Amino acid sequence: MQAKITVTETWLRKHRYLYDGATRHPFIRSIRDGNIDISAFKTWLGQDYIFVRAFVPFVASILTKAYKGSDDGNGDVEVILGGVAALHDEISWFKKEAFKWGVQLSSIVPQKANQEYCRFLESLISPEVEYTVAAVAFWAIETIYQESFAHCLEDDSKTPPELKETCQRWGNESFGEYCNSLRNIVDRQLEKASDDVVTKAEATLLRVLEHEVDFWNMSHGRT
Ligand SMILES: Cc1ncc(CN)c(N)n1
Repeated sequence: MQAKITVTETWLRKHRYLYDGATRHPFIRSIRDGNIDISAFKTWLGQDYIFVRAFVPFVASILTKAYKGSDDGNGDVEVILGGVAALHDEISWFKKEAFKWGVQLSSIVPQKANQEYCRFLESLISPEVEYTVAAVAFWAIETIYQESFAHCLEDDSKTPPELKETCQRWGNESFGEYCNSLRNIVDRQLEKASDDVVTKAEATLLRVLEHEVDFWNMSHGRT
């Protein structure tokens, strides 16, 4: 018997071009090819720290929605709680890394693409946004980083040794498994969602892809 094609699989096939634009962006390629401009890396580091701080309340809102909205026989809350815990580590890591690279986090001003992405996250926090829709954004946001940085760790990559730890943070296997758990949550929710919610969720995925590309562009100095 053939495995059923999931909704996320259908979307990834349909939007492959945009998806590859987010996961194989020139910024990521420049890390992978070993010719990254370190000032671009530092820009990304400072801006992403601000993004991650805004990401925490967004993930917390999903935790609330999972608690209220899913029957949770499937353990959604635990998976998402694991994500919140990982963000705690991530914030400490940004502080340590910023110190290492001489990036002063307290003086970073969020750039336009970052502000717009954070505003988008805030809009998804609203209780009116369905759990399924917010969870799709969450899955996509985490997975884009996982696939992007895993690409920089492939055998033929020339990633500079001093950036390997950054790539490991999101490109490692266990982060990949976590992203798969999020994808399973999303597919399970989409399976029982109304057409209206599925349509909104797909539009949200596209918005995430656009915001991620804009975020890389900003880091790469292309705004
Ligand atoms: C912009 C962006 N997108 C995704 C992630 C992964 N949490 C991140 N740290 N920053």
